[in-house]
Amino acid sequence: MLDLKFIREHPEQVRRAIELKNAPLDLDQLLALDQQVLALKRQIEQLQAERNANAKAVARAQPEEREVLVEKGRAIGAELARLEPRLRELEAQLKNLLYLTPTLPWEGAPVGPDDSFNVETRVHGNPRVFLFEPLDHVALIEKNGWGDFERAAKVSGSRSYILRGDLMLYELALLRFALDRMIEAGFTPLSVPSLTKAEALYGHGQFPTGRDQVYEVNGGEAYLAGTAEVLLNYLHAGEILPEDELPKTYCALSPCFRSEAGSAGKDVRGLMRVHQFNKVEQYVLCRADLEESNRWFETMLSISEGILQALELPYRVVEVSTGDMGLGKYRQVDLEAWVPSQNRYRETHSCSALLDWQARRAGLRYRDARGKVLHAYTLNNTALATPRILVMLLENHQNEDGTVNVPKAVQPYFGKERLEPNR
Ligand SMILES: Nc1ncnc2c1ncn2[C@@H]1O[C@H](COS(=O)(=O)NC(=O)[C@@H](N)CO)[C@@H](O)[C@H]1O
Repeated sequence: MLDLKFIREHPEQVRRAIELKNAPLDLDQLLALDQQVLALKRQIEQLQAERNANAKAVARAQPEEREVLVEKGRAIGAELARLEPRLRELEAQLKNLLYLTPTLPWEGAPVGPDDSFNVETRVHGNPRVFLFEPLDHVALIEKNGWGDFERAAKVSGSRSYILRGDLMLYELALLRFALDRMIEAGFTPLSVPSLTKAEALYGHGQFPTGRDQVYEVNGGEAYLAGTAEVLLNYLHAGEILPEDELPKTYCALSPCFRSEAGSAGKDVRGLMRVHQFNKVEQYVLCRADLEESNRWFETMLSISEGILQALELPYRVVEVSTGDMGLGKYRQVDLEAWVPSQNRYRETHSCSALLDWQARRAGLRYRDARGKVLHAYTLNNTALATPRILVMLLENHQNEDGTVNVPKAVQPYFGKERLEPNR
């Protein structure tokens, strides 16, 4: 969310951001509400001053005038008792509108309402030319006994999966490989819960607009996070960090849960889009400095590109449009790896910089060298998400006999050069 002071002073910039991101926000309503809150605050402060002055007058009063002053004090108290709940109600309404204020995207973001305006900026590697008819990932899994979609549906419902034998071990090998890449880059590895709180989801930005994507537990007692980013982003909520403790650089492996509401009919077969998946997440909390944020953005993106290169997958880099990146993003770049059976690239990584949009929501602050307290900047990116990446790995690295080669970088983690059929 944006700084109210900034909104008051630069309404035209906020209006531009609302337009670029198609934000569900009426800025005039927010500004009017802000004025109402300010006026009511002044009125309450005025009454509190009168009540204090009146209390002093009562203490000094002659007996015959006391009663009148006491009555006056009671009347002021009654008026305050009426106005203070009203102020809290208006402030809650204002906060709900502030949650919808969008970050102004960087000037290089393609302007457009959806992902059809995303722009391919770089391509790495070339799609393989097969000398035999390749199988898609579901056929490879069924041919080799590497999983069981039917029984997964029986035990878990739609958009679920069971991996068996070599493929199950391959998923674990890939996640550890990705974690090691993050640790080599200096990120602190954490395991974090997936069970989270509404405050963390508001702090992240998933609430209020993306609430329908989140599974609720026990009527809202807890929620299942769609990404470790939600937990990592709330770790330091409410704290004031010393500047010399920044940047915080975390990587976390966690199960991720998504209802995929609105994705009916999309990727319904196999491993591409499931309700529960695993992800190694990259997260940075740094000083409120655009240069530093941009450097972290490039660093996090290059780590993910390094991972895709180590997995020997053809991929492309995509600059995400203003309408597709979401309310909080300053900049978002996705990596998309080649899927032979679909003859197109599909998203595997998503790298985002949000300036202080999340920090203002979650109360992420630090004290700088001069003692000034500032909201931090946050960034996040995918290091590796399974099982989606298995779609690309199985299909791109398959042999004619249905076995699948393991990229050299992962062989030490998997222990073999190839995935073999499950006996
Ligand atoms: N329903 C899903 N099933 C399988 N994989 C998914 C699903 N949703 C997302 N992913 C994977 O998780 C990656 C990151 O998801 S994201 O929503 O784009 N971005 C985030 O979650 C950020 N925290 C960066 O990781 C995606 O690029 C994709 O590879």
